[in-house]
Amino acid sequence: MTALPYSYKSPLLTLDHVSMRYGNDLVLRDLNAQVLDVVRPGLSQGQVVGIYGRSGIGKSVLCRLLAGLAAPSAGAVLVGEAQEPVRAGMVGYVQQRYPLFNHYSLRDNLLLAARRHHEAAEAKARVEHYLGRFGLAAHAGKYPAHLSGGQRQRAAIAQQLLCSEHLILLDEPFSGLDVAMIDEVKQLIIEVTTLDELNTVLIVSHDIATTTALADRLWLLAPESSPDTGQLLPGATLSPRHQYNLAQLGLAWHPDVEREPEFAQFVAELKNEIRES
Ligand SMILES: Nc1ncnc2c1ncn2[C@@H]1O[C@H](COP(=O)(O)OP(=O)(O)OP(=O)(O)O)[C@@H](O)[C@H]1O
Repeated sequence: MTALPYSYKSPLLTLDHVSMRYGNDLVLRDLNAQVLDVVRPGLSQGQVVGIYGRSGIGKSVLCRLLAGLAAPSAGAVLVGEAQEPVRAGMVGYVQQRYPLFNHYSLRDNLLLAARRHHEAAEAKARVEHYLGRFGLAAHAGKYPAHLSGGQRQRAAIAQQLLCSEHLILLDEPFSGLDVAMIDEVKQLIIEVTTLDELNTVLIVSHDIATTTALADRLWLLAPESSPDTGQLLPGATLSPRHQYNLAQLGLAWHPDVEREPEFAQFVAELKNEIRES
């Protein structure tokens, strides 16, 4: 286990006293967390945050807030170097249902996304760059229905990177993929975080080992007990003890971290924590 040197710069994403309520049902309670721009000596490295929690705890609700698709009942989600309140379109959201248009070719899908931020010539150049970078150039003329699951996943990530502001949210990116495709998507996520424009990737997943191996920070959504009464408080939150800094723990950015005994032990403890939450 080696803790690699790093330091933090400005915040890229802030959850500032975020709560979400539907009628009388408090789903998320007072979430406070931050993703900071990390600086590693001689290296460019984006952030990867793994978001975990039991089924039904509020991960999808949190995703909608992070993506600006719903407004929190209280508090604010702030994004980017300017730390402005998130609006729809600022954070790319790759859902399990891929948002590609079936009647457009892959290239045209990507062009449509890139045109939201760029002039025609610049959009075209960016699309060609991403097609090459993501190994999709040979499939650019195909319609989404004619792509494999892994190719569609790569295309959806490229699409969201082209139209968002360096922050993307991946909802269960490994589900339904075979082992080779999981490796492919893992590699892609590493590439995305080391692209020239340094992206932050948030991954919501039940695949704890795969996601933890990629992440440098983890958030576990869970209920919390009142320090006064010991009774469970309504709604799920991100308590400080459920925000893990893997860089500090010496488990971030190791190429083969899954083979390290400390990693296996950490994942086992984390799974227990999730089970008991
Ligand atoms: N629009 C809504 N109106 C009322 N309740 C909602 C709404 N959206 C979500 N909820 C409730 O919020 C809670 C959290 O749901 P959510 O879908 O975020 O869970 P999850 O953690 O993503 O679960 P899973 O891992 O099973 O996908 C559930 O009790 C759900 O019924």
